[in-house]
Amino acid sequence: MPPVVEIRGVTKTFDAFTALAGVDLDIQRGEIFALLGPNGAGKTTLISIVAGLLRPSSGTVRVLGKDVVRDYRETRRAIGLVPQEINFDPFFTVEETLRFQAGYFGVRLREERLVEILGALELEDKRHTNSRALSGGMKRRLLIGKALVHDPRVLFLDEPTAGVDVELRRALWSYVRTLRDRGTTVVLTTHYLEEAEELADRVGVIDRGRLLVVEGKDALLRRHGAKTLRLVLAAPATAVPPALAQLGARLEDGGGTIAVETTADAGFGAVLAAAAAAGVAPKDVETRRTTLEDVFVRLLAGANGARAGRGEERR
Ligand SMILES: Nc1ncnc2c1ncn2[C@@H]1O[C@H](COP(=O)(O)OP(=O)(O)OP(=O)(O)O)[C@@H](O)[C@H]1O
Repeated sequence: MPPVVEIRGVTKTFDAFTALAGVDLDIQRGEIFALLGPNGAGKTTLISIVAGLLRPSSGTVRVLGKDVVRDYRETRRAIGLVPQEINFDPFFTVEETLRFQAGYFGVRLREERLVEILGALELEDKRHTNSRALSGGMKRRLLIGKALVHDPRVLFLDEPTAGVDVELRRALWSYVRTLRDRGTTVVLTTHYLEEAEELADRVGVIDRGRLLVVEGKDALLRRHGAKTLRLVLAAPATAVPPALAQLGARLEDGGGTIAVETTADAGFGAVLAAAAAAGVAPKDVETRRTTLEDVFVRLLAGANGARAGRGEERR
């Protein structure tokens, strides 16, 4: 099946500044794709281009086989976009806001669909409330509702749960999965790495307008070591003994901990043996599952290191 979103050689410059430096990416039907990156990496710019809100400086984007610039009306209809910023009229009620949005797409919002959306977003009680009288988290939920009224094939969620409390965040995650299971493709940006880890089928990491990696989440986590072993030292060390360094050990916590990643629990035996042979007597030993956040931090550190090696400055 052809990809739902095909991004080819997309660049975007704002005056002399390059926000996207050549992005190629395919997003498949029915997957949840998490686009991750530090502030200013280019996530919103990329999403805005795919949603037809911004024009690329070069390159092309197709959604369901249609060009987002040439066939704007058709591709816009296929897309639901939850922007970072609140963009509704505060004088309308929740229900009116959703109905007007449906009207904008030429769709009549059926009562059962309205009730489903209000239920999923836990806004049933607020149906007749003016949107200016909603809390910040409720406003974000209404934004998600607005993006869903026309039943889009592709849903873009730019920081969907910023400011949403933990309990409701979990409820929203479950609704996003339901949408995916019904065949909706979901592209999400988030600064909560836990959110991406929980939801994503595939992950793309973008930094300074370039994709550093695009990979299945499970494969990415496996490749970066499933577990970390941490030897908590009685007194801080200044260097890792060579035998441990060979196994990939590094110092953390200002020298107070030696940390080693391994892909299998069996790998820890060699680490403990090397530690004992080198006279390292930890006061505690911890193991921790490697998280997407660990991988993200490492990838960005690697990219920064490579740039520093080439003598480039941080922007
Ligand atoms: N209209 C604009 N004019 C000039 N520069 C812009 C414009 N829009 C975005 N940029 C710049 O492009 C870069 C990418 O911005 P973008 O909003 O895509 O980042 P982001 O990855 O979504 O960041 P965040 O995580 O902070 O939301 C930033 O340096 C930003 O300042």
